[in-house]
Amino acid sequence: MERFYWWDRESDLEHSQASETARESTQAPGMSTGPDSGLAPGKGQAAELIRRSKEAKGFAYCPYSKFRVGAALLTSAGKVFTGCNVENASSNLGICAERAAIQKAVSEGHLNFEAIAIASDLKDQFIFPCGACRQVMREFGTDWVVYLSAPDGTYKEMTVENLLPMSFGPDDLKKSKVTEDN
Ligand SMILES: O=c1ccn([C@H]2C[C@H](O)[C@@H](CO)O2)c(=O)[nH]1
Ligand SMILES: [Zn+2]
Repeated sequence: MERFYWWDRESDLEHSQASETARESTQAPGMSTGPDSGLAPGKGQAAELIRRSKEAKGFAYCPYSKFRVGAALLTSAGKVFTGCNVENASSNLGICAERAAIQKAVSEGHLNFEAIAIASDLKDQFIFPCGACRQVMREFGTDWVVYLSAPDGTYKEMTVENLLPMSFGPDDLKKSKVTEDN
């Protein structure tokens, strides 16, 4: 049976970081990277990401909860991936909008993120990500932005660190243990 270890994955990570940096350095502020890209980090980022998250909310598949959520994730390369919640008749198989967006991005080789915007229909309230999504965000760093939006376009800006302080992450797996043989 083929096995994958942490150090295999780490080399993938370094590779991807290097390629994202390379693409970023050739990109002027505000310039998009291709037909599917939205925006580069910088001015107007929050408003545009929130707009994209609301658009994605329109695709929410949520016949059970009737609770629509959309997310728009900005990579360090300036590309935007959107996601919506996708529920299932076998209820615990549903996935949140935030994780849908992250999984789309990772599946296309993007591991470095600047920000994610989240939108819902909650009246006069910001939408907060669930615990599972916070942990999945944290896998890709603690120092990036989460825009929690309300339907009227107002938003609260937080970081992954704010939302999940004192977290467990990839580096913890590399720390020394009392037993080294397992
Ligand atoms: O931040 C959130 C909170 C909830 N949901 C989804 C999960 C489920 O489909 C529905 C109700 O919990 O909303 C998200 O996608 N993101
Ligand atoms: Zn979630």
